[in-house]
Amino acid sequence: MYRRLYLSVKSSKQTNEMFLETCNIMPGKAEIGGWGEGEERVNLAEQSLLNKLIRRSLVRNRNQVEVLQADPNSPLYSVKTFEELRLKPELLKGVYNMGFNRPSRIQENALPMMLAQPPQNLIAQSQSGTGKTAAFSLAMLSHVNPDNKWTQCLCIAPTYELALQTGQVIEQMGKFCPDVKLAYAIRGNRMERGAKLQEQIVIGTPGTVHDWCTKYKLIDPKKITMFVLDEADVMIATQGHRDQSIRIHRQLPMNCQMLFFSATFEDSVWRFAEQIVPEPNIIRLKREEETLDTIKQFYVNCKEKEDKFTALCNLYGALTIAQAMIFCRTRKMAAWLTESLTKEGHQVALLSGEMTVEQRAAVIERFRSGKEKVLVTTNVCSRGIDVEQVSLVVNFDLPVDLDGNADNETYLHRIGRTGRFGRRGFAVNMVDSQHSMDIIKQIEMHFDRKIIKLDTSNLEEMENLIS
Ligand SMILES: Nc1ncnc2c1ncn2[C@@H]1O[C@H](COP(=O)(O)OP(=O)(O)OP(=O)(O)O)[C@@H](O)[C@H]1O
Repeated sequence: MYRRLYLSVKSSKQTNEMFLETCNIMPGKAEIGGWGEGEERVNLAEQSLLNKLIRRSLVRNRNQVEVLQADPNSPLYSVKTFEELRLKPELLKGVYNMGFNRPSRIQENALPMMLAQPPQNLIAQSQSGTGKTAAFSLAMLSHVNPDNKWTQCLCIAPTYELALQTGQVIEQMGKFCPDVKLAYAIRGNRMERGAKLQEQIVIGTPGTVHDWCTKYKLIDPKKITMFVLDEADVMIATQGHRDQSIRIHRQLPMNCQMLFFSATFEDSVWRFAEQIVPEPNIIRLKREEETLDTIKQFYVNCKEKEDKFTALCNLYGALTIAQAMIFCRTRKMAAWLTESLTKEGHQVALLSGEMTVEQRAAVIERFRSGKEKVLVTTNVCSRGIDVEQVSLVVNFDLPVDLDGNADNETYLHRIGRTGRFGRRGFAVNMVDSQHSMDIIKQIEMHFDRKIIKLDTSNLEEMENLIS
């Protein structure tokens, strides 16, 4: 498939910062969880990109899809095969060529709706990795008329790099559709004023897409018949993007099909969706709940960081640990722990916020392939990583929210890294003050699960408790 200009994903730290600045995503905006000085912050756009870079397959989800139809009397279609969608053969070939055998759970309902005639509007929410991007890429490729040499589908994404990632999916899926062309409306892709684009699909960030429609007049917004807004939750967390998206949306014709996607659905996302999508069909797939059922939870009393380190070494002496993830609050602590463990002869990988997203993805890949047995990390990677072999999760520092209370959600996400796929896992929490003991109590109450005291200096007791 042809594209207008290829801009590779740059990986230097400098470029990353420049990119954040240009997109108005300042580190510290769009973040999850609570922190004090020197603590790591999660940036939603970075997190999303990281998830895309490390993901290998669909995220498992056995929940039922909830569908709310704009017209409850119209029949509700769902498909179990891609054949049922009656796609163009070259597009079907592209789908199979990507290794997709059957539609994912959300795709089963979303695809017939997106491909329906007359066009239907859609708001779809499901967690990252459930097949949304693949679904709307397919819808766009199916929608365009390759004989018409003007832009028919507009897709906006929150950042330069996320737009590139989605563009790559469109290109891969449309590999056997040589007449369908894609252009990237992203920073740095300079175009001549007034020269109308011939590409049927344009993907880009809101600012540049807006410029291409209004200032440069490369796209005639009145000729757009499908508008896709991806990662709405990340979009509204990025300064200015919400307003730019609405400005683009205002120029589109009334009968343009609107498709709106988000991984989460808090009130602000919902209000945004209402502004963009009239008469929507709504599809939601609830996240499959993580569970603490297969995980034994402990706490260890420690005074200083050195005690925590000793406790950790004792644990290693007593347990056969395939792989472990250790969570620290600050970069400094993570760096100290990494150094100390390395001196003890452990193979340790460090994941922290000063790394670019690409560097983080590379560290996670190495850990996944077993090159390192211990991953020390700050909050930046507490979500989204599935490593089957992780049998121990250590909270070197307990997760707290902005008010200093237990951050139960983060706790669950961290601990949920272990005990996966029916395997047994262990979680060990380091308690270094009355305050952290209170947090343990709050977590116990919240999940209604006992967290057992562990004396790591008593090998026999430890073996009995853990076995
Ligand atoms: N029907 C399918 N069968 C097999 N794999 C699929 C299918 N649909 C998508 N995938 C793969 O699953 C992974 C997640 O899909 P996709 O990126 O479309 O999900 P998403 O919900 O858009 O997540 P994100 O917003 O993080 O990108 C990708 O690796 C994609 O190639």
